Amino acid sequence: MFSTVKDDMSIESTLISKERKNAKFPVEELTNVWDGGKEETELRRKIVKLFEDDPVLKSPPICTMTREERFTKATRKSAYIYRNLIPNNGLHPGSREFEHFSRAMPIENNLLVHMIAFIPCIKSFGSQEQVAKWLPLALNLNIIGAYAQTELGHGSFLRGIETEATFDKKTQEFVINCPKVSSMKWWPGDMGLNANHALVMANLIIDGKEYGMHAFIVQIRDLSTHMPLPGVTVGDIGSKMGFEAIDNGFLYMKNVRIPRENLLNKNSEVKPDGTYVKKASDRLMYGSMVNLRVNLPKSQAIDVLAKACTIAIRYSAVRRQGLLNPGGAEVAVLDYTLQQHKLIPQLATVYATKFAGEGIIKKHQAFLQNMAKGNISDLAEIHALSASFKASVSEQCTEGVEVCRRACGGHGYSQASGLPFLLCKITPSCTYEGENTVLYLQTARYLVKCASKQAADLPESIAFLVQPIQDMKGSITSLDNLIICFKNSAALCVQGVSKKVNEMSNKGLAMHEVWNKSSVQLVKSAKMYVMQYIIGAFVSFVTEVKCSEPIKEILQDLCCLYGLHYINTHSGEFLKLGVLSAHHCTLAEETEIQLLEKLRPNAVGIVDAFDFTDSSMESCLGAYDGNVYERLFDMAKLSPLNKEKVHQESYRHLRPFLLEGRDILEGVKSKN
Ligand SMILES: CCCCCCC/C=C/C(=O)SCCNC(=O)CCNC(=O)[C@H](O)C(C)(C)COP(=O)(O)OP(=O)(O)OC[C@H]1O[C@@H](n2cnc3c(N)ncnc32)[C@H](O)[C@@H]1OP(=O)(O)O
Ligand SMILES: Cc1cc2nc3c(=O)[nH]c(=O)nc-3n(C[C@H](O)[C@H](O)[C@H](O)COP(=O)(O)OP(=O)(O)OC[C@H]3O[C@@H](n4cnc5c(N)ncnc54)[C@H](O)[C@@H]3O)c2cc1C
Repeated sequence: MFSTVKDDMSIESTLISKERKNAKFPVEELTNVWDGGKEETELRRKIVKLFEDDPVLKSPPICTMTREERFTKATRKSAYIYRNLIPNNGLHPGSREFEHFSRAMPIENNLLVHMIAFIPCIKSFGSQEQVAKWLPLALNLNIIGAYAQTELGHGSFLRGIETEATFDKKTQEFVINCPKVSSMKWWPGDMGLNANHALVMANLIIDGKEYGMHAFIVQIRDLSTHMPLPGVTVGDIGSKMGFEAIDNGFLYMKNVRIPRENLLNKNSEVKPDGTYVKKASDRLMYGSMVNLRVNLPKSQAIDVLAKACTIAIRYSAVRRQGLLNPGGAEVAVLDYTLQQHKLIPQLATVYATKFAGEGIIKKHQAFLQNMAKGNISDLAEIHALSASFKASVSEQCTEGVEVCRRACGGHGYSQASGLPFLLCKITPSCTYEGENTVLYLQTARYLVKCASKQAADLPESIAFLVQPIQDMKGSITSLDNLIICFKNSAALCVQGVSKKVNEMSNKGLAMHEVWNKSSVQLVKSAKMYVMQYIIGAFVSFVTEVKCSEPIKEILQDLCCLYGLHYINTHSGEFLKLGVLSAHHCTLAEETEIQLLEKLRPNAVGIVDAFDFTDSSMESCLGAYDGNVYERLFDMAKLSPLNKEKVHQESYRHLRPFLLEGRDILEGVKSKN
């Protein structure tokens, strides 16, 4: 319907090729560092190719589909992936190949909560027999489960959850009830339409006594008809800001009966006579959330920011707007220092959070190994670290994606840029798996407790909080000094707020009031604590990684930039704490600007090194060839609104006025 408009060789393609020629480092080697080795890169590419070449997984661009189409296609693809593609290619969970799974997945898929929450919960909360019964069924999609914890009335405050599981000794069943509208489960992914089971978090009640939140497997739909079972009201909660392919659901249960064996009973059990047996700490009930807070940031936030950076930096390298040199040619917007100041620190964030996150995953794995031997002494530390890490990463990456989107000017607002999709995907990561403020407060609670202890009684990673403040020797811009600066700031923040808490409580103020009045500083302490962890982990990585000099230099520059950018955007905090002087801050700002200039020629190479395929980004601005304008035009042509040359509705509603206009104009014409 539309004629083709094409340039023989677009200037934009030429510009991006030049950028690549100017890069001062081997891009492929940086990709290997990012992936964790050459073999990992090869393996990832193999898996990604397997998925991308599969005709069943092809679908039209998201921005041309309705919600219904997006849900339908995502379900069809996910069913195929989990039942055919994965088992047929030996990509079993736990295998090395499976690690690259999230990068290979189509841009929209579902059944993810089934895989990342329902299945892990069976493993962590189920006894051996329960795991043996439920796990194979879940892995084969014979049962599909949601993680049903949040209710209409309560998400953060889990002690406030209202759904009840009352033990009926006579029938040896639990009776599940949502006593009020506010008790209805609300939000769980995959639950509205696809799931036939749910892992329901409910208050256990035996003989009128409440035992708190426990995990129950509840069947919600019939396995042959997929109809909701008696007593179950289930459906999709409606359109959201993003995740439109996913059926986040509501679930109202009235006298739904499940067998006694459906209480997942690794940590606590109800005997046939109603005796309650506690086998492990109540806190392990929260273990599923720690698991997700440790493992989700990579795929749901860090990779998302990496994609946004790829789009915004490639586009900024080909988008020419205005003059730097009066009388010269128009420049790429990436040549403006201010554009570099928006985008290059986001690259630093991607690297910092990725490598810090790998450290947390290792710590968590060590914790799980100890837990298997009955030792959960590190639980409080891993909870505090993972809570603030999830909060900080989701916050930094969400802010970063919005910066990238706005840095693309008007085109960043177009769905065709791929950026609104990424923003809507990442923004709920600040809410799900624990709302960020609530998580920072959890970390602060732990830190304040630690502040009253001796260094010898604290975990090694926390002891600095109560040790003497360290002196910085030399320039603030050295990596060692950045660590000292952030550690000192975290220690002073925690000590400061602990003092405030103690003083207020010594004056007789009730603890809950003390806590509320100190909460602004408590959150600041948790943020500074996790920042010192991230910087420390990034510096360790950069120091230890084996790579060529040019790559090392880029990583060191990104690491320094990450610390300095944070200092420069929060300089008031560092000055207030007395950790930095005005002179330090001036130097930090100047050094940041120098680093931007130094990294600028490598910016396109650095995003190329993330190695996202064009189809994994669905972005007209971020495609490898830089051919942005032709792609934008081609995408516009696909808009469903352009199917007909004349849209019938616009014709119908506007025609009377147009006819009036025609008569007036023709009257004017004939008068003239
Ligand atoms: C394509 C799809 C991708 C996206 C998928 C998205 C999937 C999303 C899933 C979800 O969102 S699932 C729902 C997630 N919900 C939450 O995370 C709820 C957040 N709330 C909580 O974690 C807790 O209720 C709370 C905020 C910690 C409660 O605070 P409260 O002060 O009431 O604590 P208590 O319950 O009394 O706990 C006391 C004690 O326990 C310690 N603790 C709390 N959480 C944990 C934990 N996770 N692990 C270990 N320990 C924990 C807490 O620090 C207290 O310790 P003490 O200070 O008493 O020693
Ligand atoms: C896309 C998406 C997917 C989800 N998937 C699932 C799922 O699969 N399963 C599931 O069970 N849930 C799921 N959820 C729900 C999610 O876990 C909750 O929304 C989340 O835990 C936050 O709880 P809330 O909505 O009750 O927020 P609230 O706690 O009501 O937060 C509202 C405001 O109150 C503030 N606030 C709350 N408590 C405090 C406090 N103590 N001190 C200071 N401020 C406070 C918060 O900071 C926030 O500003 C999902 C949510 C989304 C958006």
